[in-house]
Amino acid sequence: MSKPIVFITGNAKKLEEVIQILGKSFPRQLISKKVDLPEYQGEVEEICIQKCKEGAKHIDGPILIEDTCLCFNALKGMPGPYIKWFLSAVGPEGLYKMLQGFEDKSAYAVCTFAYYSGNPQDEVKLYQGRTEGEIVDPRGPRDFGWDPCFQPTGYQQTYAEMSKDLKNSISHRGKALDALRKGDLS
Ligand SMILES: O=c1nc[nH]c2c1ncn2[C@H]1C[C@H](O)[C@@H](COP(=O)(O)OP(=O)(O)OP(=O)(O)O)O1
Ligand SMILES: [Mg+2]
Repeated sequence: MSKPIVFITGNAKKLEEVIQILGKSFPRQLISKKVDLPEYQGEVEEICIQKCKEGAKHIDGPILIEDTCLCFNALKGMPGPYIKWFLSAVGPEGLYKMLQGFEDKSAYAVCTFAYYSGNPQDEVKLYQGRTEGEIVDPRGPRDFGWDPCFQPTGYQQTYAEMSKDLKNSISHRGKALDALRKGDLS
């Protein structure tokens, strides 16, 4: 029997979605630990590897972390991994207003999971998912981050207005977890 995987996050809404998405079909036991890991800078892959290695200091055994980026095409991919600070500074309205001077409102959400077995000879493994959309005047419940201002391409609803099942079936996080499910988590 393999050891449970510890998902380290300080974000309860993320954890809720991960549990909903992986559901009962996931063959490994997942437990969570609330730790606010540092917000690193750089490319998202590098950020996730650093975050995972830091997380590994808290846990003896397999661990999983995740980092989410929201990238505006008009801003050449910014705020990207720094979205947390922009969101906490100006909220979903402010994110929408940031693009007022640009015609291009397109954006994409990227979710990257990093898994580490806990064995020093193993590398950190990355699993990523991306969903395209646009930044809109916020609509819908305010309980999860920038969901009210992100409208996925092909839908008339923002992430916040969608049912959880619909969001999870098309989301950056849903796609990243599809990749993780197919991965080799040895
Ligand atoms: O599906 C999402 N829908 C809307 N908002 C979201 C989503 N997923 C993350 N978010 C927010 C949370 C944070 O403001 C930023 C990502 O930053 P990020 O460092 O990955 O998350 P976090 O610090 O809250 O939790 P963690 O302890 O796992 O790093 O975007
Ligand atoms: Mg974080």
